[in-house]
Amino acid sequence: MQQTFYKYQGTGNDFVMIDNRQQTFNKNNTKRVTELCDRRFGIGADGLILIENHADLDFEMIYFNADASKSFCGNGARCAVAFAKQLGIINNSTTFEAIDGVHNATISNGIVKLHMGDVDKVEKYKSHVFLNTGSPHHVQFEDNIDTFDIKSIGAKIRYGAPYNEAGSNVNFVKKIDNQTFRVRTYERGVEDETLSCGTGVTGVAIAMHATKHTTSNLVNLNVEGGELQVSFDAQDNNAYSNIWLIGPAKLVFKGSI
Ligand SMILES: N[C@@H](CCC[C@H](N)C(=O)O)C(=O)O
Repeated sequence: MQQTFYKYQGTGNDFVMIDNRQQTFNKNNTKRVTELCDRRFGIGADGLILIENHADLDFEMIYFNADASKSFCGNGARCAVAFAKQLGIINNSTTFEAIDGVHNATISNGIVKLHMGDVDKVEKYKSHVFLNTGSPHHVQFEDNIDTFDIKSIGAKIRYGAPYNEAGSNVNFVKKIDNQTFRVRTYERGVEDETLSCGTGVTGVAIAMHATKHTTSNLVNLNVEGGELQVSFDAQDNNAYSNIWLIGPAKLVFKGSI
């Protein structure tokens, strides 16, 4: 049977999107997920997203990495909001469910503002910070960020102790000014650098604030695929709430396979 799909991107993090409200896609078929995400033999994407009906909320987002593993995806969620608007499921604001819980979002002129889950723990080490923003993130400074071999060093950290097989996403950061950071991310589940990672830049913004590299609670993040913003409220106990990820989400093309 032919499957209609849409290709979306959020600052270059790209996704195959499927309207699965009629259950036309078998979500247990992980082989199909990896085939569709394959850049040579399939459509090609960093991940695949299903939009499904939800009993109480506007929709449910089901996210798979390109290797069919599951986690929360910030850029994918922003694209899911744009896709739900295109499908006529929502207007300019929404409440939906994802693997990490319920999210609110607004969309205006192609810019999606997504409410992220609270971060209640920021682990600070000598060389890096670790935190979970819906997905696990290792954050470390890298001065030679433009020439650095993100894929091989990222993979070593992702597969090494203490993360091991379960892994972590790995973000390399260079400070531009008090409110602006350049970020490159190695993504678990894609097992390569992606052009942007929404949960990653959220983690970077909070890590930079927690380690006093920024005093601002609105941070600009320059990634390979464009620009994102993260705002948040810092609590007294190193916890963060009212976290918003802001940036563009665009339809690239529609097809059937
Ligand atoms: N690209 C995503 C993160 C997707 C999940 C991640 N690869 C993981 O497995 O933890 C984003 O925009 O947040």
